[in-house]
Amino acid sequence: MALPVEERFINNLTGNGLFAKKDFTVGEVIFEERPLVSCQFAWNEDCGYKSCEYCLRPLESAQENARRLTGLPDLVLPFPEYDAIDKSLQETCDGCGITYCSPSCKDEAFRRYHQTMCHKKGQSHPLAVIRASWKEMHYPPESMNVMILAKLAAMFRQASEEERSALSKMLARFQSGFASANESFIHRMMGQQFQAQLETLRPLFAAAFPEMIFQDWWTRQNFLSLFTVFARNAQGVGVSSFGAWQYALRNSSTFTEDAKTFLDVTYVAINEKTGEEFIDNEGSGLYIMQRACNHSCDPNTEVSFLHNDSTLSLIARHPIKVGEEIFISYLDECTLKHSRHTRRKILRENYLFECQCRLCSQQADQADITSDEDGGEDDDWKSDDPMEEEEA
Ligand SMILES: C[S@@+](CC[C@H](N)C(=O)[O-])C[C@H]1O[C@@H](n2cnc3c(N)ncnc32)[C@H](O)[C@@H]1O
Repeated sequence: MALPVEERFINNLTGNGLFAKKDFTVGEVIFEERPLVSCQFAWNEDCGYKSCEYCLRPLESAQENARRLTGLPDLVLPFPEYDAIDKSLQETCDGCGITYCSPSCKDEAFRRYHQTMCHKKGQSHPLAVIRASWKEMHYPPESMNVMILAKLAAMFRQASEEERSALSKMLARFQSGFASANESFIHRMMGQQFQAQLETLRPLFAAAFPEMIFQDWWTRQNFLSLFTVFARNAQGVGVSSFGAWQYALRNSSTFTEDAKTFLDVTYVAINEKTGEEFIDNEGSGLYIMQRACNHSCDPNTEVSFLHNDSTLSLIARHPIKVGEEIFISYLDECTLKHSRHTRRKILRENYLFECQCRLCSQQADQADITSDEDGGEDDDWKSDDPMEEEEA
């Protein structure tokens, strides 16, 4: 089936972008795609958020999820028919006990990477060492899990010659436009602490994947480049069995005043017990089509996980005309409401670029340099962007 979008070169500053090949109405699904690779965040997993190791679908029933989040062990969710989690399909790996939401996820994971990654918790294994080391250096809120790189390497090890060449080509697409960026620029963007962390992880990866096929992966420059792939392209994934249950309920004819009151009370209990952080099962993934979408602080689309797994759905949030560029936001809804200065600072620090979007251009004369959301702190990073110099 022909794709309703196409990737095109824009300019040397922004690189490529994704463009609509037809009109889209608000709420329309523009495309859906599975990730090349995805992984649950390490702290999220260790805090008891159970996800299918392959597709990230939650493994808890909506009721179990709500009981854990509220801390109410006897909570009974009404309308169990809206709970989409089918526990009868779940299977565990005989080797390590990791759980999958279905036999097909288990088989696919084993075929693609799990043969390499399978080890029992607590067992001394090179990948367990990497994970533990990562957890020590990367606390919530998490934006990545280094095990996604381990998964990628495991996929590369288990792939046939032909699959390996296809994988290398796909990786090159994630690296395009950045391969030529000079190392000092990347280091400056990533900060001192991150460089030290990379140098801790690099020999651990080299020990875990010592074969000749990886000889180029673990050089200082290439390891940095691999990390840059994740920094630039990783898409956050958030799924929840309670969230999917309440969404189905809200959109049903049974969503009465009583059901609304029940949800309100349950959310108050969740906020009291769990707080705002970590309500969802969280992770990140690399997506080949989504990776071509540039950021806008006023995006015309949004990423959603309608299937409650790592399948990404891109949804129009404004009407889009054929030929228009498709933008997503790399920032969450809350951060989008912040000042231009704050948004750009976050994009610079986390995604390594100076935002050139239309909203930032329109707000170029905004005077808010250190707004409240910045905590009143000015970073010592010096911008190369003339628009930013005007602000200072
Ligand atoms: C996920 S990639 C998007 C596709 C990319 N333009 C390409 O050619 O591969 C993210 C990178 O695109 C560029 N980019 C995305 N949004 C941008 C924006 N609003 N302003 C400037 N550059 C942007 C930055 O280089 C960023 O690191």
